[in-house]
Amino acid sequence: MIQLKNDSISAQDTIVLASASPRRSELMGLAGITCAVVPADICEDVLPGEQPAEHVERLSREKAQAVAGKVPGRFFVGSDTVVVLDNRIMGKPKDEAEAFEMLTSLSGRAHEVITGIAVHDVTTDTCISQSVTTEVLFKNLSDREIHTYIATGCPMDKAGAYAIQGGAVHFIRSIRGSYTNVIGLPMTEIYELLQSMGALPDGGENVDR
Ligand SMILES: Cc1cn([C@H]2C[C@H](O)[C@@H](COP(=O)(O)OP(=O)(O)OP(=O)(O)O)O2)c(=O)[nH]c1=O
Repeated sequence: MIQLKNDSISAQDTIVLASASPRRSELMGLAGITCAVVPADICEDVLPGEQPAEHVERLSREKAQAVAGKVPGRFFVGSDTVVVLDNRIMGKPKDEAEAFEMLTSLSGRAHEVITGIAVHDVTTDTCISQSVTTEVLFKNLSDREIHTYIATGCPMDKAGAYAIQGGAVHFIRSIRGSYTNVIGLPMTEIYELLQSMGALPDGGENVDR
């Protein structure tokens, strides 16, 4: 569980996070970004021939736009996370058997976690999106470890059937890239995107040290 700090940054105009993910709203709170939270209900199927980065960017835009204009607010944030192994896109497992199959295939191997982020500004009717990739290396997992983890119920609402911030923390040998990207929202990139669109105050000149 991520502890929220109470040092929120005031947004210039209201930000709405179009998400049902408790992790995403916790990360926004951790970064001090005040936002309303409204889930977006969209179809998350992969289109024929769609590449993983294209897929998560499209879904993040669709999530932002599904909520935009329906509730008060100016900047609507959407996001989508998938796990990619050998060009196979893994979303959330549909049942325990699929969770077992996903975790078995991730065992002992490196994979990518790709998150799409989009911000839709209803005032200017512009939507900017991007994707961020993190490489994750799993240790070898025994069948028993996988069954024990699945029995916790934790894998079922997570892409690739695991949570780096939860019971799978000891499965991870190394990561390269953004940690918050794996949990569902790359915070450096979302913060910069919101700043570039005028949704958050500019931080001033960056200093090379
Ligand atoms: C790989 C990984 C994924 N996840 C989560 C992030 C996302 O919540 C989820 C992927 O599903 P998503 O469809 O991206 O998100 P969601 O359905 O939970 O929420 P919403 O669409 O309403 O925003 O997997 C973790 O929490 N930890 C991890 O280590």
